[in-house]
Amino acid sequence: MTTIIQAKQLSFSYGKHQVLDKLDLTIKTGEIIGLIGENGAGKTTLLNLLLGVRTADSGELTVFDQTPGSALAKQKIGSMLQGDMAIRGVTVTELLTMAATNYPAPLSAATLITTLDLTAFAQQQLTALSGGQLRRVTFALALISNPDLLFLDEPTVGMDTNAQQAFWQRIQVLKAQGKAVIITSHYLPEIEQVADRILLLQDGRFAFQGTFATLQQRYQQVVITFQTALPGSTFDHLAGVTAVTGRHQTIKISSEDRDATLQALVPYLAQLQQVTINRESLSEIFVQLTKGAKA
Ligand SMILES: Nc1ncnc2c1ncn2[C@@H]1O[C@H](COP(=O)(O)OP(=O)(O)OP(=O)(O)O)[C@@H](O)[C@H]1O
Repeated sequence: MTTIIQAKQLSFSYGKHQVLDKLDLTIKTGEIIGLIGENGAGKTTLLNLLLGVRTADSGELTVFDQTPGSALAKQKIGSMLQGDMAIRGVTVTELLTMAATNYPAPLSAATLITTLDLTAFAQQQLTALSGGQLRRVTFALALISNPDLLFLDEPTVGMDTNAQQAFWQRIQVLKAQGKAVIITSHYLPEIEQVADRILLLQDGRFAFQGTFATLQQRYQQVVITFQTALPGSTFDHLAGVTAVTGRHQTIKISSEDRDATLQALVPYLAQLQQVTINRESLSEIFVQLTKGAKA
């Protein structure tokens, strides 16, 4: 795998507000990176530095061994950022055909329209598209240059379930072709599913960089769920328990010591049904990590 992005000690501030603080980052071909963090954590700012839209205050950053924003780097990057498509008064086909002329080895508009299932609205004006359709066209636009690196900022917002599934399948195809993809999303179940590596941005730093499996191992919490007629308060003080939530007789216990909590539940076993034990999801870990930082 070849290194595509290399950042060392990268810092950036808007005036006195420091957003990124000495970040180190390496991204290689074929990697799908999930970039996560709370609102305002600096995800879009980092993408803007990688695109060369903004310049770091200090540190080193290369993208395809180039300064970000160089002509070569631009050719090799496709991006799908947030915000409205600025171009009006053209159809989907016209837009993609025009965009293709900007690049030396683009994909054809017709191929993308077929592959991404845009045929039904390919002859419509952009202004006549729904939000989800427009998002799918934006994805096609990100791919038209046949880029080696993709930045996708909240890509699936507004897409229906079928479009989302097709989108993630396409991402796997791109990965298999050796492309690298950086995705930001607040919908963490999809990041958990697709990302080879997760970067959690918090207070200007990466609070975590690694696989979801590593994050789960490091974060030893488990969730024990069961049905019972007993009140939730019965379980508040059991060994290892960090949180008890429950509704309609379904109780959910978070535990930082699975064995101790299971042992403590033994006296109640006859009154518990449908017991399941799971490691925490990325969403649950995210909430605890970000809450912990503020405590
Ligand atoms: N042009 C700007 N001028 C001043 N401050 C800005 C500017 N753009 C962003 N910020 C601030 O920088 C911080 C990081 O913003 P950024 O948009 O990178 O966050 P984000 O992680 O992408 O957030 P979200 O998840 O809400 O999209 C925020 O506190 C934001 O208010």
